[in-house]
Amino acid sequence: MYQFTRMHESTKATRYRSTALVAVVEIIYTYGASEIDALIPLARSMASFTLALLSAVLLLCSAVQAQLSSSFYSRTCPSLPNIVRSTMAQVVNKEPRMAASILRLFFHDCFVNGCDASILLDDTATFTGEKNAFPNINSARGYEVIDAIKSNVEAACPQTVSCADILALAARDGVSLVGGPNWKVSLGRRDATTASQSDANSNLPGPSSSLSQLVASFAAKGLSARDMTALSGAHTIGRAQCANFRSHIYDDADIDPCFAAARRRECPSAGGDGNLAPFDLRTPDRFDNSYYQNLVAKRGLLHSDQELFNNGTQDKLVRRYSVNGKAFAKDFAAAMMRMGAISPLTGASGEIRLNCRVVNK
Ligand code: HEM
Ligand SMILES: [Ca+2]
Ligand SMILES: [Ca+2]
Repeated sequence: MYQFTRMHESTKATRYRSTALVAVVEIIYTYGASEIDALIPLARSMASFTLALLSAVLLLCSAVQAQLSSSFYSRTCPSLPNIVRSTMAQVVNKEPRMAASILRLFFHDCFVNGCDASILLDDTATFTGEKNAFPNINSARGYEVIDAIKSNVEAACPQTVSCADILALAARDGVSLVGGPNWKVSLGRRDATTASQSDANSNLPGPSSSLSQLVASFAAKGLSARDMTALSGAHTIGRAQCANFRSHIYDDADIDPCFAAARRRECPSAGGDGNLAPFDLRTPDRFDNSYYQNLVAKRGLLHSDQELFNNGTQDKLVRRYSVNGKAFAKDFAAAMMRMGAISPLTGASGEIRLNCRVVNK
């Protein structure tokens, strides 16, 4: 199909070219060589067309240059991957949940105006950032881990590596340190000088989302339903607060009654909003495919989790991931690379923040 379209188009192009040639010959024939002056405007417009074409090609080249690349810091900060990995290894060794918290920080960064470290900016008297938006307040955690990595990176390679890239690397390392897949992290993102609390409130999907709302919120970021289902497998690690799953365990029908009863014991119908439950009871700190096995058993913790397996379009994929950990790992890694490429700032846009919490002076 692709081949056919290309051939068809090139035939069309040849036809257009020969038609133009015939037109020029016809003009000379009809008006004579003395009227060749009439051709000058045509020649001029052809020249300016060629110029425009050339500059378009140049523009395209510079856009390609501004693309992310896994070797972006290989000369300017060769120790970067080791610094991030060793700091994450220490942190996760002490507190395995931190792998989950950093992964979520990266998701909450990328979904709000791209992977630009906007989520890391602190509020000030004159600036409202994303940390106090509903999905993040009293919930997003791990900021001090990014600070620690950043200060280690600054010591080795001053003013070189963006906070956005550090977050992308740390999220990957966290996942792989707790048994998840590994992937190549593309680098070269720069840090935002702004943040948007209202975009954080509107762009991040909430725990009571329906399947169609989940699909739509990922589609708005250029990600497919399949990406959405694979990325949700991140809920194979980490914890959620009672307030976020209360209505699911008390009000929903698509839930295993034993699971609901057990969850209710730690999440009363009133009070205890901040009580934590692991997303995955079986392997709470291991990045495996048991999230999908839970969904098939109607043991999703959030309403939005169970939406992926509730007689809808994602049932088949959930079943596949539940029996095929390799397929999940592969799709998760690929989807993480796509999520990590959401509207990065590159080239001369943004800055390399010196402190991830504040815009440079
Ligand atoms: C599909 C839509 C999603 C919804 C509705 C959602 C919602 C939530 C909620 C409500 C929590 C619990 C927060 C709390 O109680 O403090 C949570 C935690 C978490 N989310 Fe998601 N999430 C989604 C997708 C994702 C994606 C795409 C990722 C990463 C790729 C992710 C990674 C995590 C992790 C790792 C945690 C646990 C964090 C921790 O323990 O600190 N989530 N999510
Ligand atoms: Ca962002
Ligand atoms: Ca697990």
